[in-house]
Amino acid sequence: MAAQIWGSEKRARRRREISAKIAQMPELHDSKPLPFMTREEKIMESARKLTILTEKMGQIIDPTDPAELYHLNNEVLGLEGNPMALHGVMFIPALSAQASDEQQAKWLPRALRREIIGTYAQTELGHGTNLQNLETTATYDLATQEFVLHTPQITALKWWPGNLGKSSNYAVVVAHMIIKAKNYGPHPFMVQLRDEKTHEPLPGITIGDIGPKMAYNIVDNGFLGFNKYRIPRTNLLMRHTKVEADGTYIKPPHAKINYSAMVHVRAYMLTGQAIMLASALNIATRYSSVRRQGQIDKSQPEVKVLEYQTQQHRLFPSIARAYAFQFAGAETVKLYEHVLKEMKSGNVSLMADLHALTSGLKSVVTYQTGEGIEQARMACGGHGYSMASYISEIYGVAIGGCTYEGENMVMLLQLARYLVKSAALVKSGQSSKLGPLVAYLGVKSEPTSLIDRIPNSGFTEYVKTFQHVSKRQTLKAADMFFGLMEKGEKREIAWNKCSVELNRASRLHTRLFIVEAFVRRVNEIADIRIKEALTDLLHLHVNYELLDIASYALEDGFLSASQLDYIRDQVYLYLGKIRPNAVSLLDSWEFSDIELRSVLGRRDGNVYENLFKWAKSSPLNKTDVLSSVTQYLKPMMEKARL
Ligand SMILES: CC/C=C\C/C=C\C/C=C\C/C=C\C/C=C\C/C=C\C=C\C(=O)SCCNC(=O)CCNC(=O)[C@H](O)C(C)(C)COP(=O)(O)OP(=O)(O)OC[C@H]1O[C@@H](n2cnc3c(N)ncnc32)[C@H](O)[C@@H]1OP(=O)(O)O
Ligand SMILES: Cc1cc2nc3c(=O)[nH]c(=O)nc-3n(C[C@H](O)[C@H](O)[C@H](O)COP(=O)(O)OP(=O)(O)OC[C@H]3O[C@@H](n4cnc5c(N)ncnc54)[C@H](O)[C@@H]3O)c2cc1C
Repeated sequence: MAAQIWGSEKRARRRREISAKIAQMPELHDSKPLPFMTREEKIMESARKLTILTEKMGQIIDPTDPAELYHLNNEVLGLEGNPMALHGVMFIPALSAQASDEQQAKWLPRALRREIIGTYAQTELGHGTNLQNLETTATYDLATQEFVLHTPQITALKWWPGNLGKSSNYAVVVAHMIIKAKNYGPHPFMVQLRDEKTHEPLPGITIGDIGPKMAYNIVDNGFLGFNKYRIPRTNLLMRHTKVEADGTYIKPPHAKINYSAMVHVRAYMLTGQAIMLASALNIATRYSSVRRQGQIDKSQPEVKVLEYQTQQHRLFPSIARAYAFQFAGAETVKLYEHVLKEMKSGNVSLMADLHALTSGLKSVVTYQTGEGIEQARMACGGHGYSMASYISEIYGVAIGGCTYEGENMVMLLQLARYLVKSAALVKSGQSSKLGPLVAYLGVKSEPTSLIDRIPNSGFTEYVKTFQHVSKRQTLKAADMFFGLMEKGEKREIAWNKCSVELNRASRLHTRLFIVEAFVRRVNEIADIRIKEALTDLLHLHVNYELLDIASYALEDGFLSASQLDYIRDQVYLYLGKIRPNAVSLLDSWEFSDIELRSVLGRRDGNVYENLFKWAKSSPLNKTDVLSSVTQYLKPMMEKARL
């Protein structure tokens, strides 16, 4: 199963080897539990481990393999971030995709050797979503052949970029490029922010940390202002766009090609989210198989809480989602790598498809991951609320994904643009022009679902039902939009009036893709035992998801009330079937205790001993009487007694 999750036997074995090596290297372990550290201590601890890793990485992993790097990162540095999180996730990808060969030769080796630390500075205090209204300017000075970066007002301060505040000395900065008074829109520039020797901010740069956040606090998300700060012309990233010395602008082959670093993260973050969901579920499911509370049969002893159907219903559909996201994420990364290769050689024809797909997936996966993690926390009762479970930290980090790399509603609306265009093709009889991801929009569906009528139909009838509801909602939302425009409404106004319905279409389309990715994967599996276990999970997935969106299929009678009962019964049937495999389905992800950082979810299952030991190690328990008591509470009580 681990091979299925991580992509191959070799990958699963390498993960085990890496975890085993790290277990033998105490210098790479947290020196005390992270929840007992202040933010400053955590940042210091993370930097300590990061520098040891830089020295010893080659002994542990193949540093050129992103999957090994990611695993090493999760084990040693953890999900709260590190001083170079953005360096790997966005700075290097941005340089790789957007810098010319010559620029790459100059900067990439230095970045890879970690001579310099970089980030991606795009979002501003006043604007994150609407990139056309960013306010930072890069004005070309023909006389000196330099760009002058400037922050015209407070809302133009860069705000949020990870590791910008304190760690990075370079950044890819996105600014509106102005040449001879003409604004060419947002473009990426390589900018040095700090002196390489002293790490002091360079003159003309105002920079700092934006303060503590809901989670992810090891990362110094920062602010940045420029006061007429000059950089050479050749610091504009010039793989796709060029500016000649005389100010001549050579436009890129696709208007949005400069957005590729965002698409990179959207594609890669899906498996990151799956890992966070599976981690939280691993903790909750292990705990649920240890925790005994109440009886189902009063004549019997107390049961493990995992025996309760409500507990299973709370956890198991999310286990299925974690697998589904991992499989859909792996497919998306493959597609991304393919499109990136094509883009580098000038073929940009697949960019729109990839943008639509990653926009939808990023939104649905992050939202459902958040839901699943929060349910996992609640499934642990009181102990879930303790930082000993670590689930609240996992939640805080994962839920950030709903916002970063494009706010979810906004990204769903991006996919909706693509769906509406596809609907227009269907309506004008041009279905043959539909791309493979939306080809189903042009296929006539049966009048009713055959879900409970064709025994052994595999998952075909389910997929058809998801296709039906997605198609119907897309065409309905598109009709609503076109209808408003026909009535004379301006395009943007009509769009806004339909946007809730449009986003519903985007979610249904994306959920269909996730189901299909799961089906594709299960169909490929040769090992009969693995196939059987994953088929059960897939049964739960399709039935649970369909029930969740059933109103769309009931509206037009595609599903009947009796079919809904059938689907519901299937959910209960598969909850029971999955119960014996539940812990194994999560243990198969092979998270080490070091990586999980959860006292509640350790592999040994000694929940109560571990919790008591952890509580005793709390800094508050170093003394029996705290100074807050001697200084304030004791005098107050004494005064009251007088
Ligand atoms: C095995 C594993 C190995 C490694 C793992 C590695 C990494 C793990 C990954 C993640 C790690 C986990 C945690 C990371 C932790 C923290 C976060 C880190 C970083 C966060 C960074 C950021 O947040 S950076 C800032 C991100 N900002 C945004 O996303 C802004 C969102 N806004 C936009 O993208 C745009 O403004 C917009 C798309 C909403 C609109 O753009 P605009 O220019 O205004 O365009 P429109 O007029 O609306 O549209 C015009 C047409 O252009 C099309 N379009 C838009 N974008 C694209 C695109 N990217 N590609 C192709 N086409 C695009 C759009 O659809 C329109 O098309 P039409 O045909 O309809 O006209
Ligand atoms: C943990 C974290 C890490 C980050 N890291 C980075 C980084 O490294 N680099 C970087 O540059 N940025 C980073 N960001 C910033 C992030 O990319 C933005 O916050 C994000 O893109 C959302 O933009 P915003 O904050 O402007 O939200 P807003 O756009 O102001 O969103 C507020 C509300 O308005 C709605 N809304 C906005 N526009 C529309 C629209 N057109 N239609 C409908 N509804 C709309 C949204 O749906 C949302 O409900 C990070 C953010 C976080 C939380």
